[in-house]
Amino acid sequence: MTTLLEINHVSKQFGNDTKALSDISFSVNEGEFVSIIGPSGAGKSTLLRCINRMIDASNGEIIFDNSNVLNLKKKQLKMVRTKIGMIFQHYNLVNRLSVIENTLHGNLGKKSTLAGVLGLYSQEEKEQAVEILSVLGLQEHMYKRADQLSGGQKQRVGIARALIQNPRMMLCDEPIASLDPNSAKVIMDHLQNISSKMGITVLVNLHQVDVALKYSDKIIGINSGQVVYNGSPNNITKEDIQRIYGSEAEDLIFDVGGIYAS
Ligand SMILES: Nc1ncnc2c1ncn2[C@@H]1O[C@H](COP(=O)(O)OP(=O)(O)OP(=O)(O)O)[C@@H](O)[C@H]1O
Repeated sequence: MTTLLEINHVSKQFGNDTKALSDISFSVNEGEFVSIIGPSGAGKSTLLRCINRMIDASNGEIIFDNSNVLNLKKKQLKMVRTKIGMIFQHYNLVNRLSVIENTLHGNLGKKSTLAGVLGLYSQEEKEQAVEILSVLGLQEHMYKRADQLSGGQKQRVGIARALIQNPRMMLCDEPIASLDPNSAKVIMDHLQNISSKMGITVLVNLHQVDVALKYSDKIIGINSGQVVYNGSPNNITKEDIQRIYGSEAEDLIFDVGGIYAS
């Protein structure tokens, strides 16, 4: 198996007081589906945002596809970011634009500012957008404005916008936190296909531990900015859940009881 992402001794300090991440290390293989779980404030979003440098880590190395993203200059960083798709809890779509235009926006990182501003996309890009939207079951909605969609449909547009980049990896920050259970399942099934069928690495922050255990090849458990579990969902024990979630663990164990290793 090829390692695509290596996080080595990464820390992130906000101001003088808040140490959001503390000496985080783990690696992710090509095509792997990895969930980051942990209680509120554990550092999950900060970690994800450090990977594509939406925020800068204070220390450590983040090796993506053999280069340390923390050392990249503006132009190189822009190129690396085209290989990393990002999906957000609140979708981050442009409401007044159509589904297909939002999808094509995923290619803005590869264009000159002028081509981007003028919305100049090739026939090939448009055909690819149509194909991706069809795979995601949005072919009937392509010309609707984004604000006319349900939450689940909006998140599928978020996925389409990331996929059109032809990414090596998708970073998904709480992708199902605003969705009902049925829509959440549709999104998780699509993310699973993206990893298992398309071979794209998926790294996802989740609040729902049962969902993380069901879909992931690997679980990274974080508490107070530190990795306290790194392993298969099949081997996770009640004690591991307690280490990850602290006092919140009891409710979770009740919710998903029976699927832990003994
Ligand atoms: N921009 C910021 N400035 C200062 N502190 C921050 C900033 N962003 C996050 N933090 C702090 O860093 C810590 C980790 O926050 P983070 O949002 O990464 O946690 P999380 O695990 O994603 O939480 P949640 O599940 O609630 O989204 C928290 O103590 C938070 O208050």
